Amino acid sequence: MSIGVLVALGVVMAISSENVADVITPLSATIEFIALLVRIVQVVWGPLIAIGLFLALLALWSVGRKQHAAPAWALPANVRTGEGEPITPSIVVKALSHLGLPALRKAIKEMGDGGAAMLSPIVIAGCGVEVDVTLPLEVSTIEVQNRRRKLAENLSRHEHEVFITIPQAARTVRLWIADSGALDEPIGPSPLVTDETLTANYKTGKAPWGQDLRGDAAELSVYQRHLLVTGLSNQGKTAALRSLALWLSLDRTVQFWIADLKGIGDWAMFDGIAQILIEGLSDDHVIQATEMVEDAVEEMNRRIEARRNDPTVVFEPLIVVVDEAQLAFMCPVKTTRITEDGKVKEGAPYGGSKATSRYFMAVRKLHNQGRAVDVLMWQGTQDPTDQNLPKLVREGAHTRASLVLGTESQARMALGDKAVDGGAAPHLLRQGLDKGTLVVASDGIAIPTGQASITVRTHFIDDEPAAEIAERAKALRNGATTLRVIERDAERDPLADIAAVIGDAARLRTDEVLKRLHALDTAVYREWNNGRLKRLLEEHGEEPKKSHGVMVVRRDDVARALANRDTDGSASASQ
Ligand SMILES: Nc1ncnc2c1ncn2[C@@H]1O[C@H](COP(=O)(O)OP(=O)(O)OP(=O)(O)O)[C@@H](O)[C@H]1O
Repeated sequence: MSIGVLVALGVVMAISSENVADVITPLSATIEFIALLVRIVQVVWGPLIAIGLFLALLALWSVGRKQHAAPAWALPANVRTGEGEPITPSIVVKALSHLGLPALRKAIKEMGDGGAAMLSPIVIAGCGVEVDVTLPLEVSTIEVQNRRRKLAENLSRHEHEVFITIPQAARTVRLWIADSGALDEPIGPSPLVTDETLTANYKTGKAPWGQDLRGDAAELSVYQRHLLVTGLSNQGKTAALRSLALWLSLDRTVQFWIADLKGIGDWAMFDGIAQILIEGLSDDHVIQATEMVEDAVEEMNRRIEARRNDPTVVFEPLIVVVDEAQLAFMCPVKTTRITEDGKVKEGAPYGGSKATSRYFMAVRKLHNQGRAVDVLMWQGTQDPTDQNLPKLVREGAHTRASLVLGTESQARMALGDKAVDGGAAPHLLRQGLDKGTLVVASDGIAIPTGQASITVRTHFIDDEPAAEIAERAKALRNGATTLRVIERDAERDPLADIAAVIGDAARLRTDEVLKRLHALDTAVYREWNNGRLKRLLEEHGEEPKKSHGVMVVRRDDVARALANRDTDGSASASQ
């Protein structure tokens, strides 16, 4: 059409100028004009592209400057979601007002200073910051605590990086906010590993267990405190318990009786430190562990009696460790005895939580009275329930520590209601990622005023360094003979030995009998006590008697027992 129009225009021009050549004049002028445009574009194109790019970059820079953010793809992985922003008062107030608590939001809005008065100064605390928030009247601390995840998200943190505790001041929550990713960095090795000269003191010392979240050393006093460490499987329970025992083994006065009911060698390095080391998960091992705890009860009673006679007497601390104690509580085996007419009768169960349950009752007795005479129960147990960790037992421990757990109700079992109500939340730790991180409720560790618990990231001491520490302990102790329960008494005849130590005396006090037995063969009689002595005599139809208010063993009784045994030809079951 255009060409048609141009040619028609040319015809008109040709007629008017009477020159035929003018027919194509408009057409050729148009072609020349287009050629000129193409030439102009050809010349300008290069510089135009360069300037365009520059302008585009300038525009992006201006957008970034205004929004304080780069496009997500341009950020390093750990800050891509806006994580890791420094915590400022305005960020905290904004996070609080967007918690989904209308009352809080309204109160903040009405505050003259935009909510800043609610906050204490933000202080650096280890690998994070800490700030106290005084809540307005309308809001309770528990409401804020229940919104931990939302608060963490509002602060651009993961849930596990924000801790909400309740300090002493009324209506106040204390926020500890980790530097982004800082909690995933490992903490350094234990001083037990790095300082070969380190020793321990049961009474005045503190075990270097790990670090609190502020990065300060977390040290635990174990003096006269029963201990319970619990958590899900494979999260570092044995390691946490063992590192305390390793430290304490560097106090040569401390005795250890250890039952490791997993039995894969986690406690093997205590061979030569512990007087008793039971390793294995069969019912037989549980039975031995139960008897060990019962013996500890006898030892405790002996000490209480001795203390009664002489209030100034001091005892060597005895730490009774049962790792994987849930196996003892869950053991279905019952004591059996053979009646006179040869029938097998079932007696008290080893496991369970009834008044007849042997392990349970023995632990309770230690919990009730062991502290003052330094017979202490340390238990490690897994995945607590009411069945595998009865209420009375968990509440008998003075120091309660928990690794990650599945639910809040388990957290309450592990640490008690008071600690959980005060913000202890082992159920919010991350399984696998927070191995070795314990929430601890104890008066043996420095806990910030007003808080009921503290989170401790423990130093991990692997098997090899643990063995080295144990070697140091052995050197300090000049080697102790460890009795594996199975081998106990293998070579001796205790009844004959008792007769021998009584000698010509008509009667001898039981503690004197024990002392002489001990002198006779320390390795065998080291952990004999009144209970053990009594059981032996009872097996032969005799018993210690009371004479002038003290328990004695009578020469005639032992002689009769020996005579009966020899005429029956029935060796004692305990031999
Ligand atoms: N403090 C720690 N820091 C880092 N990793 C740890 C720590 N403690 C333990 N671990 C890791 O967790 C693993 C399991 O530890 P441990 O055997 O103590 O767990 P557990 O809870 O006793 O397991 P179980 O289920 O057998 O009772 C260790 O091999 C180690 O790799």
